[in-house]
Formats: sequence, structure tokens, C-alpha cells
Amino acid sequence: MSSSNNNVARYFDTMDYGPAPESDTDAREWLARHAEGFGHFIDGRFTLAAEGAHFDTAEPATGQRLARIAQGSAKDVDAAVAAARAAQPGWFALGGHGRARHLYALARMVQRHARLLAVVEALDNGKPIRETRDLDVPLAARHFYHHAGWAQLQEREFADQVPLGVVGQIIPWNFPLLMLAWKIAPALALGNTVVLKPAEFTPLSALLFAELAAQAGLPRGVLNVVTGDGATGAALVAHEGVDKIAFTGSTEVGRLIRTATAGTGKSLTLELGGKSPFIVFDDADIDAAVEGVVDAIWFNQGQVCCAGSRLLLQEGIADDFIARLKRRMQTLRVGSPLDKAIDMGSLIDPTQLERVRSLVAAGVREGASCYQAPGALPPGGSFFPPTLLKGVQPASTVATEEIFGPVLVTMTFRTPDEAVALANNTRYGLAASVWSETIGLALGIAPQLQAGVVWVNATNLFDAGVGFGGYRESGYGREGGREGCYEYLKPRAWAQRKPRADDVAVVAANEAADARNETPLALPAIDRTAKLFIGGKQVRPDGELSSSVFAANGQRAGEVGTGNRKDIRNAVAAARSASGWSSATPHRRAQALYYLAENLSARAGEFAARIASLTGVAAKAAQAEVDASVSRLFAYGAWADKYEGTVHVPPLRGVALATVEAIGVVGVVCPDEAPLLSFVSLLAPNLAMGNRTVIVPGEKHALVATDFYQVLETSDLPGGVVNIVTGPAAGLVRTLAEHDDVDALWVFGAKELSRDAERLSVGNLKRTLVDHGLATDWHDLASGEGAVFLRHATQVKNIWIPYGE
Ligand SMILES: NC(=O)c1ccc[n+]([C@@H]2O[C@H](COP(=O)([O-])OP(=O)(O)OC[C@H]3O[C@@H](n4cnc5c(N)ncnc54)[C@H](O)[C@@H]3O)[C@@H](O)[C@H]2O)c1
Ligand SMILES: O=S(=O)(O)c1ccc(CO)cc1
Repeated sequence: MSSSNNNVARYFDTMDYGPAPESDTDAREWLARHAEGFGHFIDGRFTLAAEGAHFDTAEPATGQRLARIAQGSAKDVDAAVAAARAAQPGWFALGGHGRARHLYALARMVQRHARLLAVVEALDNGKPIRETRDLDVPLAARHFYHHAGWAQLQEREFADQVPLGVVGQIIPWNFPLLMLAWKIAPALALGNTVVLKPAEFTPLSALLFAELAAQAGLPRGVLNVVTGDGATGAALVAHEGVDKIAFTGSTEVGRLIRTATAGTGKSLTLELGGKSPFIVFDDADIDAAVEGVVDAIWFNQGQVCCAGSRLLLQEGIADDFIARLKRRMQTLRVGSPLDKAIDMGSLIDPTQLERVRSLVAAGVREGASCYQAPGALPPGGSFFPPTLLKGVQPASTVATEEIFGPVLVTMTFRTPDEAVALANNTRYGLAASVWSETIGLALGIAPQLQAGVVWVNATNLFDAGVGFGGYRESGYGREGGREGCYEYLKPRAWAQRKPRADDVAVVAANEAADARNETPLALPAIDRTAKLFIGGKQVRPDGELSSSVFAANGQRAGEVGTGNRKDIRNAVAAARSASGWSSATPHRRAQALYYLAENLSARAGEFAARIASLTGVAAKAAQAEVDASVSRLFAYGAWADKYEGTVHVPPLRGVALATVEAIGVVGVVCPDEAPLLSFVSLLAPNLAMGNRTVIVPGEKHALVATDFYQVLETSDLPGGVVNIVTGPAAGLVRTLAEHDDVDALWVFGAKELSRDAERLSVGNLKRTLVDHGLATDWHDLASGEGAVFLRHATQVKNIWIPYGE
């Protein structure tokens, strides 16, 4: 036998792979054309950095210098925002079809240059070419195709919405091209223009994309790329000409951005970290689940925010599962990113390598046993082997901290309830994976998981038509699908809101009444101190204090309790324990809302008199407010069983169920205007969608809300679903915003209240809906009622269910 035959025979013995390198010639030529250094991409061309600063990036897999990148300054950001601002009206004026053509051209462009993009991405990030070629690039193209479709349909599907304007987008290094696509495709499709800041480690695919997009005819200024580090990102966040910040990255930086944008009126979406559970029940297809784990934690070296990094095994199968997993780990190949036969490439950078190493060491110190796949790692880069930590305590560092590397921790559970408790034992809520051959069990677990995405017998499935995003401290907002589009739009009616001028509504209504020669209703002779309403009962305020509420004619109309921090805490505890409301059927919630409407209607005269005396509006106007409130309760009763999810059909054999879930406990602060209607308009969508509320009525006319206690008491709402705390809004907003058991906060009223709500909600990253002091016309259906409130009262969970053999 010849020696070459001998070699072939050896491969049959070992079943080993030889190297299969992808050519990097085109990528190196492109880099060579920019050897002098890249500028920022502003207004359709590369522009020298205003202050001339540059930094070098390195190839993670070799540590060698890769490119010279401009460090963006505030001046560069300014130029990019100015270009985006100048381009935005023309871009929107192109119309949906015009933008659809451009998005379609971008999709085709990504496909035409797929190989170059895949190689540049692998060089820049250190991830395997197999992943950039087969996942990142095709999925990026799919995002442009999908959003070309939304652009085409915009005038019909989003007729009541307008674009936000100029959007600042900041992305991380783990999926540089894909994150770019997730961000810019919806923003551009819906008529916004963009300033994008890629991560400092991986700016190349964004620069290449911008260059190619200009060649593909994207109008100048529509997409601008400013490179640089966190300081550049911070300058973009701070820029007054930006209408929205869309951020993907760490929870830590997400918090900084929440604080920096608070009170500025900028929209914000945050896609943050995760510590996702991978739950395997004892009736799962074990070999399939082992493959699932490989994909969940060793894909992209575990630098995946939705990585299934906590393996939760049912006790009876744990030993067998771990044994099979270890065998599989021995076959994983770590190597050069451009080698088509490897499974794992390099971590992004030596600092990340060091962080992963030290977290694994901490895990071992905390008592975990560590198993690492054997085999030499390539020299030079930031390689780390597939790692499994066993015997991990649920409260330990490695079980709670996002490692963002190829490190899996494992724990066991006995019952489904224990599995859910362990899975939800995290501050994050990005994704979860459930493995069981019993479909009823898997689909019963999915709604109980606090996560924006649940994969059943699968992991890491994505599609442009299926929204992606987190619960809890994994952030808010969705990318992809219809819900992702709303993140780049605002209601047309809200775009016209004007700053609230105190008493404007009352004065206008009085003038209108005078003009019609109507007499305001007489002041009812009531003088009592209204208590608070907590846990279904009227209770005295903790501080035993009250303050006067005055009628429009200046006379004292009554007293309301002055709620304090402790009252809010009691109200939140009552709301927390009324969790049954969130799982009540939509039919039940609808019935409760109709019944509230019935009870309010029965007292219509009483409420109209109260509104007229407190606000000074004419009898007819007061009656109209009560009628509108009854109608609003009906409207949300109607929506309760109609605002529901969708079945997506992504390109795989299976479906993704977009389910609409309650957020939990929502704090609501009401404005003074239209005291009954605004109160009902903010309460009812929350009730309809299953939230429990702690509601602070507008201070000035709070007696209207305290009269509502009787409507609540004669309703069939469980105690704790609606809690009402009267008192000065400023302090109560602060307490609600800082409370970690409040999941969302809606604040309508003075501008400063919005700022405080946003700034102080940073602790548990609660979702906020605030008006920035802009008055809402509560009588106008487009402004005061409907889907925008329902969207804010819910979060979408996508449950992926692949099927077939
Ligand atoms: N939820 C998701 O969809 C998702 C996706 C990918 C990554 N992530 C998360 O991203 C993190 C890893 O990425 P990273 O290390 O690049 O995150 P990072 O937060 O450090 O950086 C992300 C981006 O923010 C910029 N930045 C840093 N400081 C800033 C500041 N003060 N103001 C504005 N911008 C600033 C960076 O330059 C970079 O472009 C992980 O925590 C991971 O979970 C989340
Ligand atoms: O969870 S993320 O890190 O954002 C992420 C995005 C896309 C993909 C697609 O392969 C994987 C992970």
C-alpha cells in the first residue's frame, strides 16, 4: 500500500477531519484598500474622524492587527446626526413602496456579497465561518427581505403611526452583522434614518455593509456609521438630535443608557443580558437534547445573550445525560475561525478570556466540579475549551452571573414546579428551552417561564418575522415581526400632543359652557376623609394624614388620605399576591370590566356632579366624561378577549406562538385632566390584560377616584387587583419607580414626574410609559384608547414549537 493510501486509511480509523480553510483573499484585499484606516461612514461616504483619533483592532484568533478604526468624538456624532436628520424627511417621503425597493436591494446585496461578509465577520469576531456563512449572513438577508415587506405595507398596516425620526443604534460584538440587520432593517423600513455605532471590537462588517449599501443606491445620510468605544456610544445617547436609542449589550450599560435618556423624551429599547435555562425532563429525547445543549452553549463560543447556560436536569436522568454530554464534548473541535470543519473559534478578546477563566475558577472555589473537553487549543488567540460545571448551587456566582463564554452550569430538579422555580430564579428573562416528549408538559411549562422566547425541544431558533426580546432585566422592546415595527413608530395622535398647561382643559370647558349659558352643577354637600383602597378594602393611610381637595369654586370639597412609602409598599404587596388575576381567562376579565361599566353607569349622575363641582366643567361636559368612561370600560372589556397572539410560520417545520402575557404589577400615576376618564383609561387596559395595579389618582380632583371605591367594591374584582393610593404624586412616583416588585410604571402628569419615573426605574429595569408632560386628549379615541395602551400593558412571549420527525 502506498503511503498516501495509508493516510486515507488513517482517516477512516480516526474518523477525524482535516482542515478545510475558507479563502480570505477577498477580505484581505478589501482590508488592504483601507490600510490607511477607516473613517466614519457619514452622509454616504467615508469621512475622516473630526479629531483624528484612531485605534487598532485585532483578529481574535491570532491576536494580530486587523484594521485601523476611527474613534468617534462628539463632533463626529454631531455630523452623523445632522446627516441623518437632513435625510429623514426625504426618506419618509419616498413612501412605503420606495423604501421597500431599497430594503429589497439591501437584502440582495447581502446575498451577493455573502462570502465576503461571512469571511470578514469570522476574521473580525473569531467565530466559525460555518456560523457566519450559514446563520449570520442568511439571517441578516432575511431581515432585510422581511422588512422590505413591512415598508411596502406600512401605509395600510401602520396608518395611525408615524416614524420616530433619527434613531441612534448601539450594538455589541457577538453578532455584529446580524445585530446591525436587526436594528437598521425595521428602522429604515418604517421611515427613520439611522446613526449606528458598532462595537469597538468588531466594526468591520458594519463599515463594509455601509460601503456596499451606498453602492447599492441607498440615499446618503439614511444610514450613518460612527465607530468608537463606549464614549462614542455615550455621545450618541446624549445627542439632542436623536429621537430614539436602540441598544443591545450588557445590562450594566443598558442601565447607564436608561439613566442618561430619562426625561429627555427619547424612546428607548434595550436588548440585554441573559442566563437562560435549558430544562430537560426525564421523558425527553436525550440524544436530541444533548445536541441541543451543544447548540445552546457552545454556539459562538457561548457569547450569546440567549445562550442556554443553565442546564436543569430532572434527577432520574442527570447522570446518564452528563455522561453522554461529556462524550459529545470530546468530539467538539476548537480551531481557526476560517476552518470550515471546526465547531468553536476564539473568544472575542484576551480580556473576555480572562473574565471567563476567572469565573470558572470562582465556580470551582464555590464547590463546583469542572470538566473540560480534552485537546490542545490553537496558539495565539483567545481560545477557551467547552466547559461543564457540575454540583453548582443555585445562588452561586456561576449560576447567577452571565459568563458569556462556553461554560455550562448544571443543576437538578425533581418536579415540574421545581423546574419552573429554578428556571425563574434569575434576574434575567431572555430565553428558555424545554425538552420533553410529552407535549402537554412542555406547553404547560412554557407560559410559566419568565422569558421572552421559549423553545420547545429546540434551541436558538430565530426568524425576522418572530419577535425577540426579554422580560425583566433582559430589557424591553422586541426586534422582529410586527411588534418590532412598533418600536420605530409612534401614534400619529400622540405626535401632536402639546405640553400640558394647567387648567387649560377646565378653562376651555367652562368657556364653552358659558357660551351655551349652562349652569355648573351645584356642589354636593359632602365632607369626609376618603381613605386609601388596598387589597380590596378601604384603609387609613399609614401616616394618618390627609389633605383637602377643593371644588372649582374654591370651597373645600373633602379630604383625601396622604399616602406614603409604606402605603405604596402595602399596595404593591397586595397587588403581588393577587397573581391569580394574571392567569384569569380573558372572558373572566372581560366580564369584570363590563360589570365595572354597569356599576359606574348606575352612579352616572353622582359622578357627573362630582366632576362638575371639582373641575368646574359644565353639566353636559361632566356627563360626557362619565359616558366616555363607561364606554372605555366597555372597550377594554371588548379587547380583553380579542387582543391576543399570533401564530407565526417561520421557515422551519413548526410554528412560533406569539402569546400576549400580562406584565405583572403596574404602577399607574394619573393626570389631573379629565379625572374620571383619564383614571379609567389608564386602569382599564391593565385590567383587561391581566395586570394588577397600584394607581395614584390625579391629585387635584382625587375625590373622583375615591368615589370609584364604591364601584370597585360592588364589582367582582378580586381584592388586590386594583389598589388606590392618594397623595402627592412626586413622592409616590419615586417609591413606585424604585420598588423592585413593580414591573412597569405608567406616569401621566407633570414633566418632572416622567423624568423621575424613567430615571428611578433603572433598578429592576421596569418598563415605563410616560407622557413627558404632554397632555393627552382622553376623549379622542386615537389618543386615549386602544392598541397603544394594550401593547404597553403586555409583553409578547414567542413559543417555538418545531414538529415532525
Ligand atoms: N439581548 C440581546 O439581544 C443581546 C444580544 C447580544 C449581546 N447582548 C449582551 O451584550 C453583552 C456583550 O456585549 P458587549 O460586551 O459588547 O456589551 P457592552 O454593553 O459592553 O457594549 C455594547 C455596546 O455598547 C457600547 N457602549 C459601552 N458603554 C457605553 C455607554 N456608556 N454608552 C453607550 N454605549 C456604550 C459599546 O461600545 C458597544 O458598542 C452581554 O451582556 C450580552 O448578553 C445582548
Ligand atoms: O441572543 S443573541 O445573542 O442576540 C442572538 C442573536 C441571533 C442569533 C442567531 O444566530 C443568535 C443569538
